[in-house]
This record gives sequence, C-alpha cells and structure tokens, in this order.
Amino acid sequence: MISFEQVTFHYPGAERPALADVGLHIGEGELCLVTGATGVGKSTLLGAVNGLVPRFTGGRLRGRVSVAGQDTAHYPPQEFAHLVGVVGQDPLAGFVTDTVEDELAYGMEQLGLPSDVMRKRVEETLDLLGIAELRRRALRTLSGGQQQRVAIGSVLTAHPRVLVLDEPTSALDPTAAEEVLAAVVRLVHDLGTTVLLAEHRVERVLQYADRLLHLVGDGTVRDGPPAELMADSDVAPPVVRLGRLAGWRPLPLSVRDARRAAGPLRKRLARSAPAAAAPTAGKTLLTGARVTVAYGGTIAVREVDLELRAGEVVALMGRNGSGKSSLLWALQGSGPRRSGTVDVLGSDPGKVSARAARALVGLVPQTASDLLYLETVDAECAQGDTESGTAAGVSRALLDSIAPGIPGDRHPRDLSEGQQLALVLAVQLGAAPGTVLLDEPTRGLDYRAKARFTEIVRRLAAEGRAVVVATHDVEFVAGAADRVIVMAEGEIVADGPTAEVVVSSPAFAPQVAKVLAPDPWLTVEQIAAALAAAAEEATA
Ligand SMILES: Nc1ncnc2c1ncn2[C@@H]1O[C@H](COP(=O)(O)OP(=O)(O)OP(=O)(O)O)[C@@H](O)[C@H]1O
Ligand SMILES: Nc1ncnc2c1ncn2[C@@H]1O[C@H](COP(=O)(O)OP(=O)(O)OP(=O)(O)O)[C@@H](O)[C@H]1O
Repeated sequence: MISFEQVTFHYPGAERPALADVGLHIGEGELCLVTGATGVGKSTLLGAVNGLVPRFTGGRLRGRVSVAGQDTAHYPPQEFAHLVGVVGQDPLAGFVTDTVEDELAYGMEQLGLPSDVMRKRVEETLDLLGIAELRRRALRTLSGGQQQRVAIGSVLTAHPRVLVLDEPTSALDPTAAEEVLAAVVRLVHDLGTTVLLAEHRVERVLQYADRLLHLVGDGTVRDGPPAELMADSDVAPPVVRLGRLAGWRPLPLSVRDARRAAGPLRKRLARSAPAAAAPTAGKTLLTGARVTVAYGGTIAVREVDLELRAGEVVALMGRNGSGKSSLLWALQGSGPRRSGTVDVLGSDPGKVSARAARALVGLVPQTASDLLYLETVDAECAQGDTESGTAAGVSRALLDSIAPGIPGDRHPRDLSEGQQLALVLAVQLGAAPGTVLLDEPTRGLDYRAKARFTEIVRRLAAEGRAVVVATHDVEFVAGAADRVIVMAEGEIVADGPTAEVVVSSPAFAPQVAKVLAPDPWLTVEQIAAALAAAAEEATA
C-alpha cells in the first residue's frame, strides 16, 4: 500500500539527511507504529507519504515514495486526499472551517460524496469520538483535547485507505486516547485501512501495533515486529522496561501480558514497599476559594476551593474539557474568573498589573512556543528580564540551569520542543513566582526529555515553590507528582497523595500500578530500587 524505495531526504541547507536510504513496503491493513526520539525524523517520514515532504517543505528527495502504486512526486497532495488522510501535530493549524460539524463534513464535500452519506458519517463520527454535544461549537472555543478529536474525526469521515497520524493522542485524556485508538483499530480490522502512526507515549499504542518502525537517529529506520525491536529499543514504555528488569520472555507489550508474568515478581517484592513519599509540603502559597469560570452560559470551573503549598508538585488531571486550563488561567489572574477569590501571599493576581501577577504566579501555556516570537534565544531572555523587571541575565542563567548549552543566537523556532519548553519556563521563572503552573508540558517530549523535565519540576518544588502540572500523561504523573487533583465537569472530584488517587483508577493508573495492583507501586524506578535493596540485604 505504501512503499519507500531508497528514499533519502535533506531539508534545505541541512548537511545530514533526515531520511537516509529508507526502504519500506507496508501492506494493506497494517498498523505501523513509528517511534524515535525527538527530532529523529518521524514527522518527515509521515509527511513523505502524501508528498507534503518535499512539496511544501522544500529540500531534496531522492528515491521514490508511492501509495497504492501512485508516485507521490507526480501528484499534488490534494489528489491523494481520497487515499491518504493526514492528522498533523497541531489540530488548530489544520482546520479549514469554523464549526465542528462543518469540519467533519469538509473532506467528504471535497470528494463529492452524496449528502445522505455525509449526514450518516458525521453522526457516526460524532458518536465514535464522543463529541456529539459539541457539534455546533466554534472550533477555536474548544479545549485542546476536543480540538484533537475533531481533527481525527474530520479525517476518518472520508474513509481514506491510508491514515497518517502524527501524535494523535498527545492532547487526549487517557480514556479518550483508548477510545480513539480502538476506533482506528476497528478501521484496520473491518475496512483494511493502513495506518502509520507516530507517538511518543508508546505505552498507549504499542499493544495495537502490527509492526514497528524505529528511527534510530541517523535517518535510517529499523523495521520489524514490536516484540523483537523492543528488546533493546531506547524508546520503551514502562511494561517493556519492567519486563527487561524482571527478565520476562517473551517481553510483555501490554499490561495484560505483564500481569500474566508478574507472579514471581510480586513474591520478590512482598517484603518491600515503595520509598516513602516526598516530604510534607510547607506553607500555603496560594488559596483559591469558590473559584468559578464561565464562558457565556457555559460553566467551565465551578466553585473550586484549593490550596497550594510550598514544596509540592501537584498534577491536575481530568477528562478533556473538564476545566483544567480554565482553572490555571483563573489562578494566574489573566484568565476570566466569574466569581470566587484567589489569594497569593496577600495579593489577588487577577487584580494587580500583569508584571506584578507574573511575580506571584508563573504560567507556561499549552503551546509554549506561542510565547516565543523574537529572533533569537538571547532576545527572548532579554525581553523576559525586562518584562519581569529583573537584572539583565537572570532569564539566561535560569535557562542554563534548566537546559544547559542552548546557543544564544539560535532561532527559538529551531529549538526542539523540550528546549522551547525550557526557554518559556526560564522566562516565566525570571519574575521569581512562588507558584508555577504548567499546562500539558510533556506533549511532544520523548522519554529522555520527560525524565529531564521531571527533574526540573522536582527541583522547582525543592526550592520552595508550588508547582501545578495539568496533564494527561499518567506515566509522568507517577514519576513526578506528590499530589493529584482530579477535575470533572468543572469540579474537583479527588485530591490526595499520588499513589492513593491513581493506583486503583482505571483511567489514571500508570502501567506499573496496573500490573502490580493493589500494591502501590508506580514506576519501574521504584521496582528497580526495591529489587536492588532486597539483593543487597540477601548478600549482607
Ligand atoms: N522545515 C524544516 N527545515 C529544516 N529542518 C527541519 C525542518 N523540519 C524539521 N527539520 C529538522 O529535521 C529533523 C527531523 O524533524 P522531524 O520533525 O521529522 O522529527 P520528529 O521525529 O517528528 O520530531 P518530534 O518527535 O519532535 O515531532 C529535525 O532535526 C528537525 O529539526
Ligand atoms: N472561549 C470559550 N468559549 C466557550 N467555551 C469554552 C471556551 N474555552 C473553553 N471552553 C469550554 O470550557 C470547558 C473547559 O475547557 P478547558 O480548556 O478548561 O478544559 P481542559 O480540562 O483544559 O481540557 P483539555 O484536557 O482538553 O485541555 C470545555 O468544555 C471547553 O469547550
């Protein structure tokens, strides 16, 4: 269905190829998962399938890419629309209409499908993705996850023979991610759709993949059965790392496989317990009381009470559209707040100047890169110093402590996502806020970048700040958060220590907890430490 014949691709001016001599033959009805660290070329590989690479990116492509026997070099991407459906990383950028229903119908209109077929497929897709109640909403008023669902739906309605999905679950809550993937798998099984899917949260997708394409970093692709490649892949989800640690053969790819193998491990861990939770939190830095946020008649946050204390990392979780972003913006002061109070060390950040608010509460928004608009990293840092009213060099020094070695003359656009996140965070921290709010910071980060980011967040808390991270990333929460707050329909429905909130939750439990429940283990690192301690005790 898709073939790459000796494909080598260079971006304009690039010395090293983004794709190097790639040869692939993907059959009809295969679901291929594309993995690899940030910047290895996953999006480039995906873009080559419908000819966006090199047609819109420029650069030099040698070799041949074809879909259903048609060479992508000979047809513009529009001509492939009936064959290949593409969902890119940024849903908002891909929308061509204004409302949910129009967007779902657009692709079918372009193909000239009869209106009764269109009606039926729109209805099916609204249900499939759980967005029926949003049908008449303007796209730009949707939450991040709601937008991502519409973007996926708008491609599914056209029933393309090939689906190309670039991080399709990055903004989805865990349950929605499962549902969307189940829908994709159904297309593969029932219609023989061929799927090429890139994802950093491999734990969400691995069990559905027929085949793995792993980009190693030099432009080449390792291609094979998931179980085989996972034996030594540097991009491995927790169940695989747990399997390697415990010596399980065959390696588990799903929680279910791992549970079956876990009996002996449970016994080995019987006399251990996870290392004690983080130290108790310090003084209260922020108090919100009866905070309510509404957009016209829609209540997004309803009478929320919460306290944030120095030294704690709090994960804010909950379904798409449950009010997490709205709450963060209201606490920071620049978002709307219909009623209620926010108190940060005696001041209300909503009632002071923007500069004063920055010194009380820092906020790194969902698309951090939107805040970067200057030509160089140094210019962004200097601007940050001015906006925060601090001495020159403060933001730059913070950046070096968070992510050392980023060249000052680099264009922010040319930084990796992790580096952009670090830059925005450094600029926010320049104002020395005691409370730091981060909206979905781990989107687009590979496992290594996420581990580094976890250390950063822990350090911010250890320095006496309160850190809140709104996130759908259950594995990140397991490793980084002391406390979890769960929102539903604008209200707080759970609030407590991480293990207590997530261990028995079908939606929020990390893989290790699912494998070993009801024992309160959360991460592979905890298990490794416990096994090492037990081994030491045995030899002593
Ligand atoms: N338009 C462009 N011009 C020049 N270089 C580019 C362009 N787009 C991407 N690159 C570079 O090509 C390499 C591959 O990028 P690509 O976006 O395919 O990686 P990726 O694996 O999808 O990364 P991520 O996981 O961060 O999405 C990166 O080093 C990137 O900086
Ligand atoms: N400008 C707006 N106009 C109307 N409704 C809005 C607007 N902004 C957000 N909403 C709605 O308010 C609710 C809460 O949105 P919010 O972005 O706070 O959710 P969220 O929990 O952060 O979601 P996600 O996990 O998808 O990012 C959603 O139902 C959303 O559609």
